[in-house]
Amino acid sequence: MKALSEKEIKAKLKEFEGWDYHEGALHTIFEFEDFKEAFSAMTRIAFEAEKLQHHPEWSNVYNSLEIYLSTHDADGVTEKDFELAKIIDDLIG
Ligand SMILES: C[C@H](O)[C@H](O)[C@H]1CNC2=NC(N)=NC(=O)C2=N1
Repeated sequence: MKALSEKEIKAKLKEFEGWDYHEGALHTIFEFEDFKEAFSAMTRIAFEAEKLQHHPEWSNVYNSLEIYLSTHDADGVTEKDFELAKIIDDLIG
């Protein structure tokens, strides 16, 4: 899959609330009630990521979850990253 240009990424990001383009990846931070809610969301995201064979780079501290989406194979952001971002928003939003 082909990496999108920065211009294409910024245009597509207009349809996504709370996501930005940071360090060559789609990036967001979610805050949950507590650790249990954050980890539950991560579990649900993990199953969808596995189905898509596309995986987030993420880190969790207590109730916060920071996510970076990029396509290593393409060395950039692709449609697949936007696909996963949409799935994450639908699961969590
Ligand atoms: C073969 C397998 O599909 C690839 O290694 C996939 C796995 N998951 C992946 N996830 C992400 N985020 N980027 C990739 O380039 C990627 N490659």
